[in-house]
Formats: sequence, C-alpha cells, structure tokens
Amino acid sequence: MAAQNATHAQVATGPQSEPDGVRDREIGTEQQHLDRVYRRLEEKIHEAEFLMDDAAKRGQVGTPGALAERDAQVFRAGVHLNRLNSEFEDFLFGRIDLLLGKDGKKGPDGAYTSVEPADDAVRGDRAEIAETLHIGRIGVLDADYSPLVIDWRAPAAAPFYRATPVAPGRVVRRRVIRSKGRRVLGVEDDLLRPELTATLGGSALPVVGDGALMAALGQARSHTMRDIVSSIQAEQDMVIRAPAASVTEVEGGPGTGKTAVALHRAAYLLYQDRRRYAGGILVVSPTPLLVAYTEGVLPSLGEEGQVAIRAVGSLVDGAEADTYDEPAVARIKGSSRMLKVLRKAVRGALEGTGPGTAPVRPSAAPAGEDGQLSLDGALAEGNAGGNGNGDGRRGGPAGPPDRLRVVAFGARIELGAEDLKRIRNTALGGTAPVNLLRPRARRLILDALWSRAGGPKRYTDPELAAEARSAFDEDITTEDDFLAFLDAWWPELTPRQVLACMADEKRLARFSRRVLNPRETRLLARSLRRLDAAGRGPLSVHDVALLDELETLLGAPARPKKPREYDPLDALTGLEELMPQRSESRRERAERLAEERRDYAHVIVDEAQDLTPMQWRMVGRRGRTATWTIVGDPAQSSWSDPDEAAAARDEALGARRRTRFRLTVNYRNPAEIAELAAKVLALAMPGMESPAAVRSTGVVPRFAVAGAALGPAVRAEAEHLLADVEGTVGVVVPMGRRAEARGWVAGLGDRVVVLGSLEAKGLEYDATIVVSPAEIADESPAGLRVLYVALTRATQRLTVLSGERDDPDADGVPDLLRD
Ligand SMILES: Nc1ncnc2c1ncn2[C@@H]1O[C@H](COP(=O)(O)OP(=O)(O)OP(=O)(O)O)[C@@H](O)[C@H]1O
Repeated sequence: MAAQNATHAQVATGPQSEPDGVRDREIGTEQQHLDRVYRRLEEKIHEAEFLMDDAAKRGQVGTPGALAERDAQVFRAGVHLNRLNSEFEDFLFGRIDLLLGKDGKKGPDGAYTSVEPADDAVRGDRAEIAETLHIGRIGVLDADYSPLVIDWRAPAAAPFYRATPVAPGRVVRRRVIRSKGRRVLGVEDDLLRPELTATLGGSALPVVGDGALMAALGQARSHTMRDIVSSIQAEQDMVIRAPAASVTEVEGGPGTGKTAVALHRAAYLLYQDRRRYAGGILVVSPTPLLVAYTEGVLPSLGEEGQVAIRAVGSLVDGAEADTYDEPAVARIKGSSRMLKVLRKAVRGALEGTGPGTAPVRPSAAPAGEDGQLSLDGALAEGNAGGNGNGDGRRGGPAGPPDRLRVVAFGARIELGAEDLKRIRNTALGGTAPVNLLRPRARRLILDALWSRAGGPKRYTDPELAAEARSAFDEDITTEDDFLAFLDAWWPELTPRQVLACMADEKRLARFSRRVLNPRETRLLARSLRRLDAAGRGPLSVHDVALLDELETLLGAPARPKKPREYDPLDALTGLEELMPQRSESRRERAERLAEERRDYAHVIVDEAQDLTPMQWRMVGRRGRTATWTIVGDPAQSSWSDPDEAAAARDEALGARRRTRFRLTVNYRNPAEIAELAAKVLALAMPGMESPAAVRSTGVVPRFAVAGAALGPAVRAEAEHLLADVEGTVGVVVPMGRRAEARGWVAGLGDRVVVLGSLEAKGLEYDATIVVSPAEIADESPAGLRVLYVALTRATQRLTVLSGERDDPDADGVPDLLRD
C-alpha cells in the first residue's frame, strides 16, 4: 500500500503470486477474527443496555450521590451504544504482524510499545511473528483486556501507517482488510521485510494481493469523499499525528491528500484530547460544494457532530453568501485596504443612516413634571442625508435629526445641526466600537443641554448643583421623545446597514478617500447596490468577511441572554444532555456548535491559499486562542496578491510557533494528466515543483476543438466520458458560462456536474472536461492558477475543449498547453 515506500524502494507485494486457495484461506482467517470482534461488540452492547437500565433504576433513588452516579453511567452507556450501533463499512480494516519488541513492555491498549525489534528477534534470515494487531475505527478489548481491535489513532496503530521497507521497525507484514458489515471481502498485503523468512505459529507467513493503495485509488468516485483510514501514507501520518501545539502548516500540490489529511487530523485530535476539542474544532472550507463533498468523512471515522465544517462564505451567522463577485470587485473587497474604508464607514454611516424605519416625528411639548423642564420633542427634520444616488432607496427614509429642542427652566433650549455634529465628532473620537459609544454620546448631549440651559451658573453649592443636574438628566432621559431622538440620531447600526450605505457612491468616496481610486470606489459601490437600505439582499462570499469586520467595528451592546426554551425531555432523565445524537441530527448539532462558539480550540483551514486578507481576519477572530492546522498550495491560489494574503495570515496567527510539512505524492491524477497540468504550473509559478503522480493509466488527455460551438461539443464529450468511466464527470467552465453550460448537459443525469472554474477547488471526478482554457486563464489575474486547479481534478480521464480564444494547433492542443 505504501506509495512513499515505492519512492524509496519497490514494495514487495508477495514473493510470488499466491497459490490457489491462499487468498480464500486468509480471508477466512480474518473472517474468524471479525466474528470474534462482533461477538465481543454484542456483549458490550448488552453491558451498555444493562448499565442504562440500572442507571434508570438508580435515578429513582433520588439522592444527589445516586443521581450523579446515574448520570455518569448513562453517559458511558450512551457513548458505547452510539458507537457500537453504528455499522461501518470496514469497521476492521488493518492488521500488522510484528517482531518481538525491544523492551517487552505493553501499553494501555494491551499492545507492546516498542517500535524497534529486540536484538534477537531475527536469527539469520528467519524470524517468528511475536504479535499480531488488528486496526479498526474504534478500539475493542476482549474480556481479558487483550486488544481485539486497536483504534487507528492509538500509538500502537502508528506502525501500520508509518512502516516502510526502508524503516520497517517491527512490522513484517501489513495487511489491509476489506469488509462490509460483518463480512470480510478481501485482503491486500505489503511485505515490509521481504528479506526475511517469517513464520507465524510455526507456518510460513502468507502474502496476498497487489497492495491496498492502488486498489483504493482506482475506485470510481462518487459525489462524496471517502476516508483514507486504511491506506494513510507515512508522510501523511506524520501530519495527522503531529502534536497539536501552535500551528501546523501543510503544503502540497493537487491530490496529495491535504483535505483528507486535515479531516483525519481532526479525528485524531479528538481521540487524543476529547475534553479539549469536542465541539471546538472548526474546519474552514472554500466553497459550500467542498463542504458537502467532505462532510461525510468525519462521521465515517466515528466522529459525529463534534466538528463544525463551514464554507468561508457561511462563517457569519445569518449571512449565507450565494454569489461570487467579479474578479475586479473581489480583489477590492478582499484586500486589507478595506479595513481603512470600513473604519471610516462605521463612523460615517451614523450621519446618513437612520434606523431604516419611519422618521421620528416631534410630539407636542409636554409639561415637565415639576414644571421646571419639558422636552419639546426630538426633532427629525431630516437633513438630505440618504442616498446621494438620487434613487431615494438608500440611507433610510430620512437622515438623522438635525435639531433637538427641550424646554428647561421655563425656556426653550435648542441644539442645532452644528452642535449635534460637534457632539457626534467628540463622541466618535478614538477607535471604540460605534454601537458602544451611544452612552457617551448621550452624556455629551445632556452636558450640552445643561450648559445651554445655564445650569452650571445657577448653583454655587456643588452639592445642590449635582442634585439639580441629576434631576435635569433624569427628566430629559425619561421622555419618550428624547429616547426617540437618540434612536434616530445615534441608532444602533447593523453591519448590513453600514454595508448598504456604502452603495452610495458619494458617501463611499468619502470613506475611501486616499485608499481606493475612483474606479475602484465606483465598482465597489455598484456591487453593493444589490442590497436594500437595511442591507437585505444577496451577499457575495467576499461581503461576508466585510460584515464580520463591521460587526467587530460596530460592537454588540450587551443584551440579556434568551432563556432556553422548555424541552419536555428535561423532565426525563437528562439523557438528551448526555446523548445529543438522540435529540439532534449531526448537522443540527454541528450548526448549533458553530453558532454558539466564535472562539474555537482548533481551527483547520483547507485550501488556505485562497483566503483573502479580509477573510484571514475573519477566520483569525475565530481562533484567537486556538491551535491551528493550515493546509494549502500556493500554486492553486485564486487570490491575486499572495504576498498581501501571506501578511494577513501572519497577522491572524501572530507569533505562534509553526511546524511545516510538505506532502509530495499526487494520489489523484494519473501521471499522464499530471504531466499536462505541469505545463500550466510552469507558466503560473515558474520553478514550482509538481507532486509525483503515484500511478499511471496509460491514457493520455484528449484534445478537441469546439470553437464557438461549445455546447454540442461539451455534450458529446460528456456522453463519451460517461460511457468510459464508472463514476462522475465534471465539466469545468469559465465562471460566466455556468448557466449556459448547465443547459448543454441537461438530461445527462446526476453523474455529470457543471462547475465554474472557481468552484472546482478541492473536488475531483473520474473524468473532467475543461472548457476553453484561455477563457479561464483570462478571467482574473490569478487565472493561470485557476486553470491549473481545473486541470488537476480528474482521477482517470481528462478532455480539454478549445474555445474561440484558445488558438489550438493541428492536434487540437491549445496554445497554453503546448510544450
Ligand atoms: N493515502 C491515501 N489512500 C487512498 N487515497 C488517498 C490517499 N491520500 C489521498 N488519497 C485520495 O487522493 C485524492 C486527493 O486527496 P485530497 O482531495 O485530500 O487532496 P488535496 O491535496 O486536498 O488536493 P487539492 O489540493 O487538489 O484539493 C482523494 O480522492 C483522496 O481520497
């Protein structure tokens, strides 16, 4: 199974082809073991059920001690039942046969701990197998505490993944077992010490099959990613089990398993320290498509609902991005220059964004309670405020009130537009969040009214003065009109309102002065016109990071927490607390966890090369005290300014220590496809090395020329590929052609998927059609890297269809892909 092994030395997969019957006999041996495992699992299920029953009885006793003990028992039993009842394909998937260890010590899982063999484990070229371990998705101990199955994440399982013929340690034979439910279907062996004649129980150690990795890689792909637990490679295992300290950074080209490794690492961290990580791992993925593709992997590893996997456009609650900005706009919105614009916008928005509801109308002047003071109404005479783009849509129906009148000490006192502006500017001084400055602004208003009413001069005795002032304040602030004035003059702004007010080009120009040029300002304002005055409307992926930044800049005033709704299950035994799967689906729980938490214990960033500086700030806020795993490939970056993004990444991670890993083997693309993609890599990132493809199919990519008639050519090619491969066919088109391309393949069934070039990130298909490479490359400044991504999605077949701009040669090879 070991591909890296193959890069060191050819793996022996059996001294000779196995004699008839050996495979069946070996399958039978593993079947016996699996039967034993299931018998033991059934015993454990009975035990768990007994515990639950017993716990319920104890619950009736009712003393605090009995209740606590009951809860603990219910919890343990519940966890057991949940895990044991989940039927996995290949619950048991591996086995290693080991030489005697050096120190003869056993670990808590019942296996010998030593990695190296004892000095006398090998005599000449002969050795006896001293220990056999089976590896599976969870650990199972026999009644006498001997290990029937070792959890794949346990230290004792590490040699299954790490042993190579160069450094085999104690491992003589590694076996991958294929099973479904309770039935063993096949075995594939790697012999790691082919020079030895090894015996097991006195008989020769049989070796069966051609290696598990190739079998796994050759399988047809579906619309969901599979786990790789039975064939993790040594360099991948180093990453998965790396200590969780600080930041683990992983780079590697397309298909090197970065996504797979990141997800397995999440499962590993939970196994290592569940208390620390349960519910506190966030995986940030670039697109909802990749989330949907990968979200089944963790449950297949036995981790249900503990990890929140979210697309970068869905990280802010209540803001689901459903559009992409055109590249020029994305470039502006993603840039860290936006921070300066947003800082000005949150302060400037107060000047023109009313609460978005009807303007505050002055009421008739009420009499002051003690006859000394009355409020003449909070006036909303509305400055022009508003939109400036003349369509009357934006900025609220009126601007903030520009006058405040009260009657105090028998006289009318007024604060005019200039006074209010001065007070606002004073209140806004500094960098504190705007929504938190309202109390300060209110105090400044009262100071100004008091002073204008001549308050300070009326009292010489400081005590009397303080009393009078306090009565003055109370009288004013208890008037509804004053409160209405405050709401209109200093509304609590929402991030969406501020974003919407940036759609007004003139106002945006004030916020973006000396940061964006006029063209950029125009583009940005125009792109935000999809939103109404309250900011409702379709959001782009890049808007979401802006909203998150705005939320921080605005600040959220403290609000009382909503009490938890009554749940009839509360009256029962507390089971729903301890066994969340029973009352919530996996997805619901993950979403709830994501909503409840903004600060995670571990953050995993997939396709990290694509995060813009503003997105790094957003993700960084979710992992201020976290440890991190960051996986990516600079050669696949669709962001135009990688240096700027790297600086933002450094800022998000701070001074944390970083450990770097590099993955070097491409498990997805056959060599023929990888070779073609490497030509674009050489143009996109001269000098960057491609990962070595681990297999070859002997089928070279096809080229076809479609010119302007793309539709029929794509359809015909898709039909051809559907017949050629068993699984999925991906059609990757320039972003602007997505809608028409769906029409081209309509009716061909759900094995065919159309994707915009930016959506192909992280996904894979048995066959891929890349449509009009030149158009994809011209779409954005990072277009060549986006094309590189498109060309590296196929596991079996690739067809490149030239469009009008491709300038194909006589063989149909487009300009960009020629030598
Ligand atoms: N050790 C392995 N055993 C079996 N399959 C593997 C192994 N490592 C990777 N693969 C398979 O290779 C394919 C590529 O893996 P993955 O998507 O994780 O790569 P990636 O580095 O994230 O790629 P990209 O950068 O292109 O998104 C997947 O189908 C994955 O299951």
